[in-house]
Amino acid sequence: MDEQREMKVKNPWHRPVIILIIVLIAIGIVVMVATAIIQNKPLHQKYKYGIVLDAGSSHTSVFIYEWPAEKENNTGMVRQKHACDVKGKGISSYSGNPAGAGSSLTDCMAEAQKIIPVHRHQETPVYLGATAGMRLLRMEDSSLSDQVLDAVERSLQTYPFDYQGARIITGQEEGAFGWITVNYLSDNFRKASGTIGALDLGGASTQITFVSKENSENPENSMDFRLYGNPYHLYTHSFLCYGKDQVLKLALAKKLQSLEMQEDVLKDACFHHGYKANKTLSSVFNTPCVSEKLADSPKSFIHWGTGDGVECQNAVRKVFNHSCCQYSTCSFNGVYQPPVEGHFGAFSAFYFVMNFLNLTNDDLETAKAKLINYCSTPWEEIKSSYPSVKEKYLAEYCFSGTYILTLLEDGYNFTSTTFKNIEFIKKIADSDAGWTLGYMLNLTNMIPAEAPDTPPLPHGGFVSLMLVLSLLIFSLVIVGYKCFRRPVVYSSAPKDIV
Ligand SMILES: O=c1[nH]cnc2c1ncn2[C@@H]1O[C@H](COP(=O)(O)OP(=O)(O)O)[C@@H](O)[C@H]1O
Ligand SMILES: [Ca+2]
Repeated sequence: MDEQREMKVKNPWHRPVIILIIVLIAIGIVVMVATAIIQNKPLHQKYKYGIVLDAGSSHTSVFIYEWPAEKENNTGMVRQKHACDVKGKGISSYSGNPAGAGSSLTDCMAEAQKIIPVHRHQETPVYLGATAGMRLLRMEDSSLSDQVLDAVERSLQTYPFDYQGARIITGQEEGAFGWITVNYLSDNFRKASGTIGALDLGGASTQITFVSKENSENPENSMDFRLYGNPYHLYTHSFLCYGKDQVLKLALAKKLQSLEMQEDVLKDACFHHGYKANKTLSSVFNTPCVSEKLADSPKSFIHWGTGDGVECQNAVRKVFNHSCCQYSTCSFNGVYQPPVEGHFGAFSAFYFVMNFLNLTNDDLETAKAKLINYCSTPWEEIKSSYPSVKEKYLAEYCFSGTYILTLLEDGYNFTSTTFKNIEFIKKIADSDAGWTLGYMLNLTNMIPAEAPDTPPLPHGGFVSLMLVLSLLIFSLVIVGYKCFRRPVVYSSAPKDIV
């Protein structure tokens, strides 16, 4: 035993060498993870911009959109950076002074110049789309509508942006691009959950658009899109003259033509009791939406509110013609419409009115009952309850609310059950719901027909995987080192054997 001297022999690897190797491995791992993170980190965002002017019948709004420069084709990347309301009325009201339509845009366009970085000005596209107000002006006098468009074009060309044109968009485009906007903002094109329909109410027209399983019975109401690899078969219709301002004229004209007018006083159940205003006949008949003019009538009349919600509903129903339908199903005025399907987003004046009346969360029956109650509130009480609300809007909310509920139920055939599928919305993720975003996405080719190739792992997943793997390798190295380092006991061989 004494000869067999136990001797601890150090691990054949020299200790400092092992430490050096471990340090190098650790440095390697850190460098690997850091490189992966830096390489995959979104670059310092550079934004691009686009401007769309919504030249509506009642007013013009200028929308500025922005998106990360390197992610143009990714869905959900474009957002509204700014919206500016042009002072004054819509461009169609400048038919007597077309130049005024051009100069009305200056304040908002100056704002756009300040908001968009100067080095992006030249490449920023500007589009102007005019809707139903200009469609009506074109019907009345196309040279006047051309003059107004020329004037806004001259004005927009004076800015350092990339002017792309001013035109009257079709009702189909207005409906379809509104549908694209709400579904793009809700990120529905990537989800399996499907899309939502779009309901847009303006002053001079209203649009309904939704994906329908039915085979379209009228090609004018159908639009097909392929977006992010999926086909969409849309039903869409725009009712010219069925925006809330034109429908009010239509309803007043019907009353004026009937026997309800006595001694220049027009009693109107859709206006509050105590409401009394002197109006000219031309303010009602100055539109191509009202076909039959009044003969032998006074130049003005007293518009006298009686505030009866039920009677108002009956009067509003008369603006829908249900007698002629040459298809299997119609909405109204002989227009083909398959049954409504799925959820809907209702925006623009649908939202303004329903939100003011506090009806956005009610079922159809409750909304109707609350509206009847609202309509019966005396005008003086209404005025004192809402001193800051524009008097024109305030006077018309009873009519507008009644029109909206009647349009949805009697016009589009929503039932108490399907009415629950309508959400009244102003914005989605900070961007306004409306046709403008969809219009720009389409014209800048930012909605690809096929889904863009995406890396198999998202950025976060990739970095996490790298970290986990690195930690695993590191632990294995430590474990391995510990195993090697365990002292090995050698017995010194007896000398005689050697
Ligand atoms: O705060 C509000 N309360 C009620 N109605 C509003 C409010 N803001 C805008 N509106 C209405 O929304 C409608 C917008 O229509 P727009 O001018 O877009 O016409 P269009 O789409 O038929 O061309 C107009 O009837 C306007 O009076
Ligand atoms: Ca509009």
